Amino acid sequence: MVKALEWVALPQPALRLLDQTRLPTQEHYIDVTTVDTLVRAIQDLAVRGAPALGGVGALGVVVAMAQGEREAWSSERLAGEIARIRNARPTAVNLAWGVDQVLPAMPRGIPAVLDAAMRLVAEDEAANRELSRLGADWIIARTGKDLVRVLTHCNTGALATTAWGTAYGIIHELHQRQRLEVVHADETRPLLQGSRLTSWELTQDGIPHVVQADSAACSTILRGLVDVAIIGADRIVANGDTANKIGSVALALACQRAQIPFVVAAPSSTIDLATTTGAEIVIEERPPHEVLGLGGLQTSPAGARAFNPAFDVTPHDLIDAIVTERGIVEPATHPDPRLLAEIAG
Ligand SMILES: CSC[C@@H](O)[C@@H](O)C(=O)COP(=O)(O)O
Repeated sequence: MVKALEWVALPQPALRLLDQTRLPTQEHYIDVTTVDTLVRAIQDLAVRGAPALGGVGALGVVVAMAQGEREAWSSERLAGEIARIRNARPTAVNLAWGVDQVLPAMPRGIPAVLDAAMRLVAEDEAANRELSRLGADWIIARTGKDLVRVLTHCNTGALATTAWGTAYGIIHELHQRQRLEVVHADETRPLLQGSRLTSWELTQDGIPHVVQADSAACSTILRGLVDVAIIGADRIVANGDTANKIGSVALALACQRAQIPFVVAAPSSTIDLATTTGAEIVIEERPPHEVLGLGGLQTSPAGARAFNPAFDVTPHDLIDAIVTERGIVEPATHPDPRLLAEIAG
């Protein structure tokens, strides 16, 4: 299975990232040894996807500590550099969560922080595999289909996590159980995480799929061409409102109209109980050129302005199931925030 991130000891201790901006045409790796390189990699989406950002946040603290040791930083400088990593992207809660998880180990030095970060990475894979089993069981029971046709958005596979995937993990699990017919993968404008990354992973895993324009997705749902939509999440707040890649809420509305389930899959690390409702989630706005052009070519007229929110918020009453490794809540039918709090622990 492809690895979006790993800690390598040689040729020098580094956080090795698979540069997702170059996929699927090139498999190029970036060995990160400085905070500047890491922040740039996060902001350019060389590494992306909420659970992967959790791993990067945790291992990023090791990168900062090692650089601080080499360059004799003061403790204030080190804290400031760790804060830059923590705040490199605002919407996925996992980035800040990953940093915060390993901070208590800092007084024990780099080996202890590395150890805590590696544990977090291993736990993310285990969580993804468990939520995939639970999600596949739920979807098979709810749809009653022998062979399920799935629509998905953005990329939620091994590339977006530390391993296996979330929404993609459920798709993979259905495929392994021989209960999957086909996947409709949204291309996911403007950065094409669906057509570049999800289609690449589906191809590698031998999973039957078609790539469709984002603007085809609602019609695909209303025409009855899929049985379920499954997406990942960047932040699930206390009432169940969920931020995910721009375009997600349109799918939820179409699923409600078509009366098919809309499923959110995420490890419990994506739950943010400190935020009450989706209205409080900070939505990242990305640079205009991503919308005004394609593949490096400007497609809009000179002087055109852009609106480029990277995420949207799906209200909880449109979500049939939030699937985590600790269990499933059904906000559309049981909108009780205590259920999510129980899962978050
Ligand atoms: C398992 S990944 C879940 C989400 O992080 C994913 O759907 C998504 O929106 C990723 O956005 P990205 O901007 O590519 O980081």
